Amino acid sequence: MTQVLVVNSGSSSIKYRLLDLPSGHAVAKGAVERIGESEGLLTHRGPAGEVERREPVADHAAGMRAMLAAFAEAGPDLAAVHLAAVGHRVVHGGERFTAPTLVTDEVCEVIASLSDLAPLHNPANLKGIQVAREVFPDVPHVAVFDTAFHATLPPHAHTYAVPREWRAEYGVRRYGFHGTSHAYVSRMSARLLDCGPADVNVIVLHLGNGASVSAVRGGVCVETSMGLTPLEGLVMGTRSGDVDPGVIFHLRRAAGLTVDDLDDALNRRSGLLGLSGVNDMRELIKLIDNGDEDARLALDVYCHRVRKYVGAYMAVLGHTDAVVFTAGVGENNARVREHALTGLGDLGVRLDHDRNERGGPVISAPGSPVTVLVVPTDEELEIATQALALVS
Ligand SMILES: Nc1ncnc2c1ncn2[C@@H]1O[C@H](COP(=O)(O)OP(=O)(O)O)[C@@H](O)[C@H]1O
Ligand SMILES: CC(=O)OP(=O)(O)O
Ligand SMILES: [Mg+2]
Repeated sequence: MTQVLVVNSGSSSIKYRLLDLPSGHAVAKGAVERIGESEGLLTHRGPAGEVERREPVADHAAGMRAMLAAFAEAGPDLAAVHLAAVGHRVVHGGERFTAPTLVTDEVCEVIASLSDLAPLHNPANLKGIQVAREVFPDVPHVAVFDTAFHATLPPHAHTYAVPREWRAEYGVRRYGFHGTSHAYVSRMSARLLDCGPADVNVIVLHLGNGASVSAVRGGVCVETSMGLTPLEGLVMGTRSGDVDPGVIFHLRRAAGLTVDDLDDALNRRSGLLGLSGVNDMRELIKLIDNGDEDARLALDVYCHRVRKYVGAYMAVLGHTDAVVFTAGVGENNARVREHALTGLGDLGVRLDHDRNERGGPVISAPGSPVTVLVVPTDEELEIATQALALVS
């Protein structure tokens, strides 16, 4: 029996899972959320039961200790488990990392050097790695990068039309993120279509807290909506997605905002939150149902952006077999799916209302030239699989 621990250390949470491979069975799983807030929340499910604890979790190191305490309480005893690897989600791998990588001190230094490009993510990822390496010094640690699946973007898709020295000296190019999810979901979609990955072209809509879309031709990613950082593209929970960079110059000059103010505003106070006051899609829907006009506009902007990208990526692919929804919003919110794909009938994308309400996997109408799917993502399983493949 081979077991892999996966740590997905995010900006304010640590999600983790202990997996049996190749079955994919979760022996234990849990999350430490609201790290750094006045009350943190730990939930854990193991063979000896469930743990739920509400107490402050000061930082990610404390979060990792809370995770270990939960294993001690509800099992399994990690000291008695033979871990084949610990797999870590790392968001930005830059140009250096395009495949799963064995973690060393030098690898950690490069991940740290990329923090400016993923300030919400890389520092947290690194903290998870540091603590886990201390606790499991004899187990191989593997970093699995969000950017890796997008390393195949052709130059015309990853190049920004900006001065040569920015590109040559500062690594200014498009990278793309959520690659682990796009890789897993595109592969699962091919399976649902009864094809091999090489035989289908799919558009994957990862709509979670962060959100991105990718165009995958024959298993190879050829376009994606996030860029140098996870800020470009779709409207997200707290991130603006695409805006004219002129907005930044205007606010710099007219309102005197600093670069840090602008970074904070576009990453943490924009998106659904900036439009409606809430960043969680469930809360947004409640506001809309209570007649809140700002919330309705927020949903319209969100869905309009998704629709624009679907149309654009159909043009990029030339032929599209499936449009696939995944992640928290994509998997659970029928209203967003329907709203986003409305009006695409002439492009061959025809949703079936009842199938969509039931949740899939197939939610397009019979005979729709493009199949529409709902496919749950599983970043932890994909990270575990890739980590194990590297070490064995
Ligand atoms: N049942 C649901 N109905 C509607 N939205 C949901 C549901 N479950 C989760 N979501 C939405 O999914 C989003 C979080 O997605 P998730 O993929 O978990 O994000 P992340 O991994 O980035 O934290 C939130 O906006 C949340 O409201
Ligand atoms: C890269 C990214 O946006 O990740 P998340 O959705 O977890 O914030
Ligand atoms: Mg996510």
